[in-house]
Amino acid sequence: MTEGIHLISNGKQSLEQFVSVAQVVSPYVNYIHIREKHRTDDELVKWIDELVKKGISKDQLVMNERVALAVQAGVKGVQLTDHSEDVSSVRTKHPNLLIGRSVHSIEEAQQAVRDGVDYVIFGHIFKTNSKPGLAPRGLKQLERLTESISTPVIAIGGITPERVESVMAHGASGVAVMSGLIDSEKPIEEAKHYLGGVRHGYSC
Ligand SMILES: Cc1nc(C(=O)O)sc1CCOP(=O)(O)O
Repeated sequence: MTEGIHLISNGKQSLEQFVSVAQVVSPYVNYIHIREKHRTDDELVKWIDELVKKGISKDQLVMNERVALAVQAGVKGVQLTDHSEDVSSVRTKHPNLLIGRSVHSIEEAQQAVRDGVDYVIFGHIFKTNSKPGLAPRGLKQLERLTESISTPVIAIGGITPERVESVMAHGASGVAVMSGLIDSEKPIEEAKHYLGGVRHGYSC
């Protein structure tokens, strides 16, 4: 089940800061992505250990790009990008690993599907501080993508709780969220708000 809410680390917090958010929102989110591109493998092993120590299951953890580390640590999945190993080679080597691919076009998503991906993350849908100066792809593009593949599409980029229902109405199977949860002063309330939107989206 790849649908639902994916929390993504922002690469700027300390381990302690991220753990404090991840710990409180973990009951409300489906996956927690460790997206810490500048950190060493040793640091990332420490991140996984600390999250697990705080009660987060490895089955909830997704490692960005570092496939060998993900497999060695025994986390649930990897999030691949156009800079990482490709989906087909990871799928061949690790048939049971959950594999997501970040995509920015329909063609890229269709290729990922042919390569055996479990889900794609598509963005950025709305304006976001994480992608300054880049035009958002919008809900129409999201809908075109969700109509062109049957693999789950998770929407990313500027997703606030208020936008979840419309994102789901355009065919998304879930949402990936960075600042909406990480920068929130009340992450538990915010996570519940996201969850309400996702659940309502499913029932529509
Ligand atoms: C990590 C990431 N990837 C994107 C993409 O479009 O591929 S947008 C993004 C950042 C999402 O942050 P926020 O939830 O704060 O808008």
